[in-house]
Amino acid sequence: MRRPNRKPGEPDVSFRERMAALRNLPAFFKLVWQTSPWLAVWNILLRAAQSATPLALLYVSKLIIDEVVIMTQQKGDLSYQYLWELVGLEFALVIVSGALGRAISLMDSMLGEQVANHTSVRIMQHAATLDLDQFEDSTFYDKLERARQQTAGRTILLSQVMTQVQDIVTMVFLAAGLLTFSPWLILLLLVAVIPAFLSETHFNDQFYALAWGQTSDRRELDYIRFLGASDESVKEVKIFNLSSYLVERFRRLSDKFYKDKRDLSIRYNIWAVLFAIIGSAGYYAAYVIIILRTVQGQLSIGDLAFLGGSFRQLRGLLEGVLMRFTSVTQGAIYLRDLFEFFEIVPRITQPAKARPFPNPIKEGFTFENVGFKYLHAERWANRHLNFTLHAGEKLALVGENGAGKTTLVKLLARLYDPEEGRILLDGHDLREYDLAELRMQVGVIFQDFQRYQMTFSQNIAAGNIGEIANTDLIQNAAQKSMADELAERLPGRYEQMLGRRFNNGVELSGGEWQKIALARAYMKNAQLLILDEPTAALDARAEYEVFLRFADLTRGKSAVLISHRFSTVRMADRILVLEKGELLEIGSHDELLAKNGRYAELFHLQAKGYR
Ligand SMILES: Nc1ncnc2c1ncn2[C@@H]1O[C@H](COP(=O)(O)OP(=O)(O)OP(=O)(O)O)[C@@H](O)[C@H]1O
Repeated sequence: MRRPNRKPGEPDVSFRERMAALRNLPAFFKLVWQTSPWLAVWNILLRAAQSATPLALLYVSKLIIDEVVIMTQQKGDLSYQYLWELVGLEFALVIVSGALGRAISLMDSMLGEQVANHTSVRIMQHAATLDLDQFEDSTFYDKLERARQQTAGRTILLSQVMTQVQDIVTMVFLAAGLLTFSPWLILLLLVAVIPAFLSETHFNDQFYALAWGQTSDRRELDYIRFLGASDESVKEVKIFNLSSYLVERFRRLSDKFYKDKRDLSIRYNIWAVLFAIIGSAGYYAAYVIIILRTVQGQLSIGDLAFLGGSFRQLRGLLEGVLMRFTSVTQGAIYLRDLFEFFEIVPRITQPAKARPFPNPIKEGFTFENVGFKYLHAERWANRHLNFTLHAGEKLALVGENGAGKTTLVKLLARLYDPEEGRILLDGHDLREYDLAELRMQVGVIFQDFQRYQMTFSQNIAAGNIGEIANTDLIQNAAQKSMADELAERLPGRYEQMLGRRFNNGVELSGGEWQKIALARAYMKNAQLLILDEPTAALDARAEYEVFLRFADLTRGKSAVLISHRFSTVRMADRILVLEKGELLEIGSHDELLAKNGRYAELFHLQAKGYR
C-alpha cells in the first residue's frame, strides 16, 4: 500500500488510486464482521428483503390502476373483491417496507457505533505497541490523527456500502421490469446520469486533496483551540496576555480553511445544478415517450404509471449509486490511512527467544560505546558512552540542560535502542531480554510525569496497574513516598478525585503531585529505579526525607537519579557528569571534588549561592 512516487504532503487521488482504495473494503468488512457477526447478518437479510419492495409496490399499483380503469368502463354490478385484495396487498407492502426501513437504520446505527468503538480500541491498542520515537515523528502523528478522526466517516461508510449493494439489487429488479417494456429507456437513463457522476468524482478528489493538505494545519488549529481555553494553559495565557495573539492565529488559520472550502463548494454546486438539469431532461424525454405510447394505445394507464414510476425511481437510485460510489471510494481512501497506521510496526519488540530478566541482577548495566541521535536531529544526544552501572549501585547523572541525561535514562529503560554500541545487562545485550519483564523490573519516574485526572489511589496504582485492587500495596507505596500524609488531608482520602477536569476533583501543588508520582515507583518491586528530577518540586525538608527513605528502601537495588541539586547528588555512590551527550567524569563525590574538574566547579558554584 505504499505510494512510491508521492512526495510528502501530496495527495494521490487519481481514478486508479480511487479504485485501488476499494481494495481496502474486504479488510474493512472483516473488521465489521469481527465486531458483530450477528448484527452484520441481520443487516444483510433485512436489506435483501427491502430491496425487492419498490418493484413490488410499483407493480401492485399498476395492477390497481388497470383494474380501476377496467371497472370504470364496466356496467352493471361490479365485483370489488380483486381490487380490495390488491389495495390490501399494497397497504401490507407499505407497512412492511416502512418497518424494514426502520429496522435497517437501527441495525446500521448499532453496527456503526460498534464498529467505531471497536476501531478506536484497536487504534489505542496498536498505538500502545509503537515506539516512543514514532510518536515524536510528525508524519506518524498526522497518520494517527487521520486514522482517529475518520471514526465517524467509517460509520457512514458502512451504511453507504450496504445501501449501495441494496440499491443495486433494487435497480436490477426495476431494470428487469423496465426492460420487458422498452430496453432503450435504460440507455437514456445512463446518458442522463453519467455526466453528473463524473463531475461528482472530480470534485470529491478536490475535497479530499484539500482535507489532506490541511491535516497538519488542522492539528495546529486544534492545539490553539486547546491552548486558548484549557485549565492547563489558562494561567500563562492570562499572565502573558496571550489570548488575542492566539485568537488572531486561530482566526487566520480558520479563515484560510473556510475560504479554500468555500471556493471549492461554490464551483461544485454550480456544476451540480447543471448536471441535475441534464438528468431531469433525460427523465422527461423518457416520460414523453411513454405518454405518447400510452395515448397510442400501446401501453395501459397502469403501464404508464408503472414505467413512469420505475424510470423516476431508477434515475434516483442510479444517481444515488453513482454519487455514493465517489463517497464510498472516498471513505475507502480514508480507510487506507487507518490500515496504513495498523501496518506501522514497532522496532522495539519482544525478541523471538527472550532471555529472562536476571533476578537479582549480578553485574549490572554496561554501556559499550553507546550513541543515540533523535529522528531528524543533527546532533547526537548521547555518544561514546562507556561505563557500568553496578548491581546495587546508586548513580547520579549531572549535566547542564540538554546534556543528554534523560536520553541516557530512556536508553536504559529501552524506550529507545542505541544507534551505536550496545547496552549489556549481566553480559547480554538488553535487546535480548523479555520486554515485559524489563518493564516490570525497571521503574522510571520522568520529570514530566503524568498527572492523571483520576483518583488518588488510581494515580499511584498507575505504577503497577495489575495491582490496582491491592489497597495495602498502594497505601504502602504512598507511605514510602510520603504521599500518605497528603491522603489523610484529602476529603475523599485515597478515593479522592484529583485534578480539575472531573467533578469534585482537587488540584494539588507541584510537590504534592511529585510525591504521588514517586509512590508509583514503589508500586513495583523493580530492581532498577530511575528518578528523573524526582524532587525538583519538593521543599528542602521533604527532599531530605524522601532521599533518606529512598536510600533505605532501595538498599541492594540499583538506582539512577537525575538532579540539579547537589545536596541530592552527593548522596549517590557515584556521579556521572555528562557534557554534550558525552561522559566527562565519573566517580564518587569525594573523588570528583578531589579531581577538581567540572563537577567540583559546578558543586562550588551552587554551594556559593547558599553561603
Ligand atoms: N524527543 C526528542 N526529539 C528530538 N530531540 C530531543 C528529544 N528529546 C531531547 N532532545 C534533544 O536531545 C538532547 C538531550 O536531551 P535530554 O532531554 O537528554 O537532556 P537532559 O540532560 O535531560 O536535559 P534537562 O536537564 O534539560 O532535562 C537535547 O539537545 C535535546 O534538545
